[in-house]
Amino acid sequence: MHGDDTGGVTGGMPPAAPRKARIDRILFSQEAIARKVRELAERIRHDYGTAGRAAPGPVLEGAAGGHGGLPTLTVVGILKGAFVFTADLVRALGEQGVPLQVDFMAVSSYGSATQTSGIIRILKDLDRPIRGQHVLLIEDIVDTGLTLRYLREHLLAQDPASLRACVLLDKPERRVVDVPVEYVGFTIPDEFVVGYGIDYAEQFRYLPYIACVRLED
Ligand SMILES: O=P(O)(O)OC[C@H]1O[C@H](OP(=O)(O)OP(=O)(O)O)[C@H](O)[C@@H]1O
Ligand code: HPA
Ligand SMILES: [Mg+2]
Repeated sequence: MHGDDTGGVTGGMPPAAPRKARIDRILFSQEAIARKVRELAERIRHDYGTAGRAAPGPVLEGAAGGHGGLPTLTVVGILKGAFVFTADLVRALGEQGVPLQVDFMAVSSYGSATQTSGIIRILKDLDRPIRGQHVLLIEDIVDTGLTLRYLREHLLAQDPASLRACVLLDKPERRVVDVPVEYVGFTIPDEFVVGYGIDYAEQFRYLPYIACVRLED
């Protein structure tokens, strides 16, 4: 379960110091994550490779610069949480022969809390237009769904040829808005997780595994 800390993001109060946190238990090892990343890359390669021939799938007409029957994907990694996942997934896609280019957005809504502020701030937008491109959005986690819904709307408004989301972790018990997720790595219980790019109050992003944290009083 999530704690009730707000990390000082409510009202006009100055930010409170984050609570002390420690690793409780490992959910997914480095090896399990690596296997999942390869599996996701294979599924993505398969789906985009067959999409021109078999429905349903993204519409590939007008694919920007594709080769070998595959469209060029514009992979949009969402910073900061998805920086490690994006780095691993693009290399796995490259090994599968998927042509791609990479861009990033940075958004934030949690600050130092374990509850979303509900206000999604774009800290960095795309560097290049995505109109007419096949966009694959990469997220570390979908929790309430607010961030992913916001991002989907933001990207769809720019008229891409197709848009799909690939999310490493899905926490369905916490969802407050319905949002499509085409590729999910692991479904997880209602626990606050860290590691593999994911933080609590900017801590633990460097861990090679994914773990639950316990907040101390
Ligand atoms: O489904 P939601 O409830 O919206 O939560 C998911 C989002 O929250 C985290 O980002 P955060 O705002 O903590 O920023 P960060 O990626 O920089 O850590 C995470 O990386 C997702 O982007
Ligand atoms: O479980 C989580 N851990 C870290 N950041 C998050 N943002 C949404 N859910 C989480
Ligand atoms: Mg965070």
